[in-house]
Amino acid sequence: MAVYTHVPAEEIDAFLTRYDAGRLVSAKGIAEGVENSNYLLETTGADGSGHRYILTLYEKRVDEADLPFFMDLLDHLGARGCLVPRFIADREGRRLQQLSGRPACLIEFLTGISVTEPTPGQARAAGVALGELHKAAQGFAGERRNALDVAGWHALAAKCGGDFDRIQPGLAARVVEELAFLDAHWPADLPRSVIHADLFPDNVLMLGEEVTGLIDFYFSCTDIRAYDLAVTHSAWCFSNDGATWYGARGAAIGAGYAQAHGLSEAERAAFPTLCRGAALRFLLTRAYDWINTPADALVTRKDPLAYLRRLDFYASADTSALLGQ
Ligand SMILES: Nc1ncnc2c1ncn2[C@@H]1O[C@H](COP(=O)(O)OP(=O)(O)O)[C@@H](O)[C@H]1O
Ligand SMILES: N[C@@H](CCOP(=O)(O)O)C(=O)O
Repeated sequence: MAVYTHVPAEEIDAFLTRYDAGRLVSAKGIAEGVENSNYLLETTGADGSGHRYILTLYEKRVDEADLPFFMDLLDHLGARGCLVPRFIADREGRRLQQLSGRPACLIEFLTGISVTEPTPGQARAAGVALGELHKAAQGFAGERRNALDVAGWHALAAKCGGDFDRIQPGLAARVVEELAFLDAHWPADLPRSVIHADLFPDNVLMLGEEVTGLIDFYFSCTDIRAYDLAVTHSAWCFSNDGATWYGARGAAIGAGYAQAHGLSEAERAAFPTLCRGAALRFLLTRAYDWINTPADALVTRKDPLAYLRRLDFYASADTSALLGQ
């Protein structure tokens, strides 16, 4: 469960008076997510016909100074037809507020559900949506360094240090070995752009095989564009525990992305390495959280070993196995 900051309903109701959003009807903490506190709000709506919003209080890894980047990016993408939520401005034009001592925003609610066992058709739709996002991101002037790039992985691995082996004996050595491989092979000259960097199934809202929303841009940054496809691939093409690989989903994501955006020969050639990087990145953040979150905390810790299994798979796969043809 991810509600780190509990906000009394009266406080949310008072907060809403800054907006043309009506009065609070109900506020429910959202269990999904691990980074921020999210509430689903129902209000009477400005015209009395009822409205839903997401209220997000920023915790943990989101730096308040980065919020204008995320807001401008979503404005840019939304204006180009991407189904992304808008940050709502209050009557004085402010989108960033303080609530219960945290930075907070009122955000447009998008319909749809997150799939847990994607069909190839849903995986293809996710690939198309990612390709369209990358096309729409062209011309976006904002830039944000990826704190979780190769240098960031080294820093995170150093913080976990000997604790890796408490998760699984031998994990520390495996991480060192993988970092050395990625240092030596990480591509230097592939096209870069703004990327989502966390397009897991829980960040894609769908109705059937249609994408209705892309959410959770709080890791978005400037990095290798095809790395975003690798992150998406690692999240969509395996069983949750990483033990089973679904080739049809991989081929579908690759085909959808190639149709919507295109993938060059150089990007294809580097794809297995990019996937190894993606797998290590999530292994490291999950391992860090595993080590530093008490086992009885309200938030559900995500299993780092599910990404070690993906890493092992990617270390012995080639592009045609990963993306089909
Ligand atoms: N704009 C939105 N529209 C509808 N649901 C949303 C929206 N934003 C977040 N949610 C819901 O809240 C959950 C957690 O949001 P998310 O941004 O992934 O949180 P976190 O940043 O903590 O990981 C999502 O899985 C989704 O159910
Ligand atoms: N997708 C990451 C964790 C970030 O979670 P999100 O709730 O912000 O999508 C993982 O699965 O490790």
